[in-house]
Amino acid sequence: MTIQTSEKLYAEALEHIVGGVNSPSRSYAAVGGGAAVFMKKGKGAYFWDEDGNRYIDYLAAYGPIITGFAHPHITEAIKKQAELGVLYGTPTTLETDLAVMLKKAIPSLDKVRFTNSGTESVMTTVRVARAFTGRKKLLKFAGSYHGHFDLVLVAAGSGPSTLGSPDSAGVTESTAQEVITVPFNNVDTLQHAFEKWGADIAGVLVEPIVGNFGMVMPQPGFLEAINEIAHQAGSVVIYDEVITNFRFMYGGAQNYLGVTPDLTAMGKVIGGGLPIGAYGGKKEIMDEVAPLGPAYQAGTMAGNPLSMASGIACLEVLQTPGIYERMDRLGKKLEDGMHAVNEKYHLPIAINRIGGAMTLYFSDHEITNYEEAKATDSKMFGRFFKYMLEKGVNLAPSKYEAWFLTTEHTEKDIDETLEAVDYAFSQLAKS
Ligand SMILES: Cc1ncc(COP(=O)(O)O)c(C=O)c1O
Ligand SMILES: N[C@H](C=O)CCC(=O)O
Repeated sequence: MTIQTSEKLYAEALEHIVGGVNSPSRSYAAVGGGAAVFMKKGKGAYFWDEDGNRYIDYLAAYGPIITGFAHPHITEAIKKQAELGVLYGTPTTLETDLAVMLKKAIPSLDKVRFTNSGTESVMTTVRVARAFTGRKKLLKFAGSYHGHFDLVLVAAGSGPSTLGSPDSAGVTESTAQEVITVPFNNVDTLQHAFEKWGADIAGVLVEPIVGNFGMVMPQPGFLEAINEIAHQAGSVVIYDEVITNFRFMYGGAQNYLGVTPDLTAMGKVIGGGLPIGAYGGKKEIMDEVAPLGPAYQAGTMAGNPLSMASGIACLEVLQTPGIYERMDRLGKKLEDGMHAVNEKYHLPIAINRIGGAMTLYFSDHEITNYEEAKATDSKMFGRFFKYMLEKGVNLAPSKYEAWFLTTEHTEKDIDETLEAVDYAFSQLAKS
């Protein structure tokens, strides 16, 4: 496989775009460097690069593309809406329709608001929690990623950790002091933090199933303990479901796990691949938001008709019976297949999988928190990534990101992926 055109295009992009990419996670800095592959078109579970190479894709654009590329139902909805105008700056029925769909699927949402990104959604939930409680501090978990606003770029996973800057430059000391960071899956530390700062904590922000130091499940009772401890102290519990909404079932991780937050931030899948974010929750808290209340949040593009139409179409596809069971079955085939391949090579691997989302870590330990994820073998992952790419399988260029199956992956794709894994593992086992 040659990627000469990508190399040329990447060199050109470097001249004009910072780092050649519009989101740092897309660079190959953490996987040995080199030109990021330029994609030209996608269909179903595949995309093709500018040199004409075909890849089986598990990046799914970092999560939104759960129905595969250019899904006919979503494409049709986008085309139809584009012909009617892409932005009006007035309410539309599409916004109410999508809000109703979200509310029906996720019962903790009394009211919702649309934004343009997951970042905006999470940022606003924190503001609203502060407005509701009259408190300042936010408690979050080490290695989780909640977007790129200042308050959460402290001990941030995903891209910031991948590129070695979990505490971003440019975040002021006073902002960083408003954040308390504790390890995921550790009730004692959470309890201690509340004993010390409980009266100042406006909210606890948590990915109910982590997706940003790989996929990590909460241990039994952990989310329940968060609710109990936070509510006892009068703090708001905020779930960041930007990755997890509609990922494992038609609903959120909160439905999947049977736990209920006060506020939820959403994004990715609910826009069917177009820019979107949303947040919602208990009526008495959401009524803090302008124009009803004093907490301001706005957006010229918020609730834009194209994203709404695309999101509605995506959720319609996800209502197809058996669709999540199929992703789970294929995910299991991939997980089991990797372990079976590794019986030949005995590499230190650990796989965390929930339904169609999984992470392969190079580690001989189970991964339950950020420190453990950080300690996994980055160099080995970097080499694995490149071998897989060489064999036509595209993953995120970071050991902290998830692999996402889509509704379009097939048994044959999994078999082909496992052949690539066999090749990659055989190379890794040589040195
Ligand atoms: C859990 C989580 N929250 C928030 C965000 C930010 O979303 P966006 O990139 O749409 O701003 C992301 C991903 O980027 C995420 O994974
Ligand atoms: N893991 C991040 C979000 O889920 C990756 C998105 C990005 O940084 O571009």
